[in-house]
Amino acid sequence: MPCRIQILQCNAHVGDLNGNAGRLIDAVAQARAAGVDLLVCPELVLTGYPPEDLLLRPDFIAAVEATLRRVQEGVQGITLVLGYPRAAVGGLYNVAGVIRDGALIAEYAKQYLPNYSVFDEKRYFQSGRFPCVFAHNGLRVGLSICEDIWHEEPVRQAVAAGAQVLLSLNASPFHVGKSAEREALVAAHARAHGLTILYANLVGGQDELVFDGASFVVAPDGRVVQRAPGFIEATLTLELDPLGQPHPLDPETLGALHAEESAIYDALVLGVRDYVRKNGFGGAILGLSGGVDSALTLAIAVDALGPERVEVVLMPSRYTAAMSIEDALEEARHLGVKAHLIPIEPAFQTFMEMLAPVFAGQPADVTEENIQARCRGLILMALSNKLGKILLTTGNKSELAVGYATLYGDMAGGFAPIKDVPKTLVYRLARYRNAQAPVIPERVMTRAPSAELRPNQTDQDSLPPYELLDAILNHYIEGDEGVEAIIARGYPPETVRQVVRLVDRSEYKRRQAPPGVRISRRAFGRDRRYPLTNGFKA
Ligand SMILES: Nc1ncnc2c1ncn2[C@@H]1O[C@H](COP(=O)(O)OP(=O)(O)OC[C@H]2O[C@@H]([n+]3cccc(C(=O)O)c3)[C@H](O)[C@@H]2O)[C@@H](O)[C@H]1O
Ligand SMILES: Nc1ncnc2c1ncn2[C@@H]1O[C@H](COP(=O)(O)OP(=O)(O)OP(=O)(O)O)[C@@H](O)[C@H]1O
Ligand SMILES: NC(=O)CC[C@H](N)C(=O)O
Repeated sequence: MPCRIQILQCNAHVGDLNGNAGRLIDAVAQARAAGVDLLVCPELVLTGYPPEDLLLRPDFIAAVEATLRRVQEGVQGITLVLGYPRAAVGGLYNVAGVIRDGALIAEYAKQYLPNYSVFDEKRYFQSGRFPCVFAHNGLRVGLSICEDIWHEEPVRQAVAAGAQVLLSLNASPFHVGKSAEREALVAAHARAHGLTILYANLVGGQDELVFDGASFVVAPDGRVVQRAPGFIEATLTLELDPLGQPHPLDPETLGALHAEESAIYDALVLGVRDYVRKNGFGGAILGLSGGVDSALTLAIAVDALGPERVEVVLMPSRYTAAMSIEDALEEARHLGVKAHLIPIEPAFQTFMEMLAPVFAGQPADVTEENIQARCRGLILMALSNKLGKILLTTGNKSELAVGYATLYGDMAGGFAPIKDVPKTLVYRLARYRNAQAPVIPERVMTRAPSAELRPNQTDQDSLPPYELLDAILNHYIEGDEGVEAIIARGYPPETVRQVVRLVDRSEYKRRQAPPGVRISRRAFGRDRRYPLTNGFKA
């Protein structure tokens, strides 16, 4: 008997068990109406991923069990494979359950628990030890959960247990180049074992992570025969013959993988949209300076939320160039957002007068620069409170790396969309966005970046050129290379030492920075945990 399988690439909301269950029950009904007999969902779809320390709470685990029973009752005339946590002998397991006509007929416990990078599954789960293969319409179907497929053994075990088809349930977050990596990996398993593999991935933003979806099906010869779009909910439906081979499809209908800039841009948009939506904000605000960082952040916010839900604030000071205001107004007009003009001069003057008795006799320094940034932070947070819109911080990864930002000033905010985007990539993304439809004036991208906190200031007064800075940061942060190793690559020794010194001494700022979307292999946040108090000199 042929088998009609569907992958459900869905956006689960961490902790919203009822909402997730409701959406699953609807999807089951739709799949059944479309003649599907087996529906495959992502890893931990019932709880969302990662549920983190919710998993340590007995009341949460009890609620998961009750919700699972509710889903079970809704599964009639179809088989559903879904992921959830299961308390059993020995502790908690990350499992894939097979439900048919209201009954739980099989359960597989994840064997390889990722405990590196952003993952810490060993904090919560015990490892499973056995394969699980179930019969479906005469086919033998094996199960695998995310990290399992990055290893040989679980696939080999499933094949040894007779699997002709492998269902891989995933919560695999995005980073640059990840989808090509996954496809190559899964294709190699398929070829090695002559197995059809269905890779079902979660989609959506969860705090710092973005799950890109991009689910796919690989035939036993290693060809990708179906591919879901990235960054949106989708389904993939396919017919398998009695040997588990997918029915041939027209290769012309196979969508392409995202190009790098478009994948990153879409990840940022989805990360912002889901953070704002899932946390119940009415929209977002940000300070628009006329510089490229806030311009790109605005474009992302508008693409994520729509222009009617985004407002910007122009807050010129005595150092703000006229062209900064012109460019900011032009961006706001292009993107159709409401713009407020609130000069900070009166607040700055007042603070200087209030502080004058204590500051008497001291030269002006970075303190005065920071007061300007903090005047802006205060205004933006006041508007966030009053309007119920989250404040988006506009700092990029290069600045955050070297601490080129003011605590409680331009670092104030609830979410930082481009905090994992180095400055050189900010420019590439701005050009990518303008190529879709021009929204950022050309001169914003060609003028020298400046914080405009003192006369004629440019970023390059304090920092190496961004091309050089980003290259060194990439070796130090993403490559974990030491100072000597980076110098040996041919970079100027003094600059390498300066950059590393700046990175090391600004850990305290990063620890206080808002969360933001992870797009690289090594983002600041849970992906790079350094001690604040640190005597090691690289
Ligand atoms: N280890 C530690 N643990 C905890 N707190 C620590 C600390 N070391 C200093 N601190 C605290 O942090 C303070 C210093 O940090 P902070 O007040 O932020 O100020 P700071 O880092 O001294 O100055 C901000 C820098 O960012 C630049 N900036 C500002 C705004 C925008 C931009 C831009 O272009 O985007 C650039 C600005 O030109 C300046 O170079 C210290 O006074 C102290 O209170
Ligand atoms: N005149 C201003 N009006 C509104 N917001 C401002 C203004 N100046 C700074 N900001 C806010 O503070 C952030 C940091 O700005 P700053 O100009 O110091 O650095 P930047 O990293 O070069 O950012 P950008 O490229 O957006 O200018 C800006 O992105 C913006 O959100
Ligand atoms: N949830 C997981 O097991 C994720 C780990 C896996 N290596 C991935 O990112 O694809």
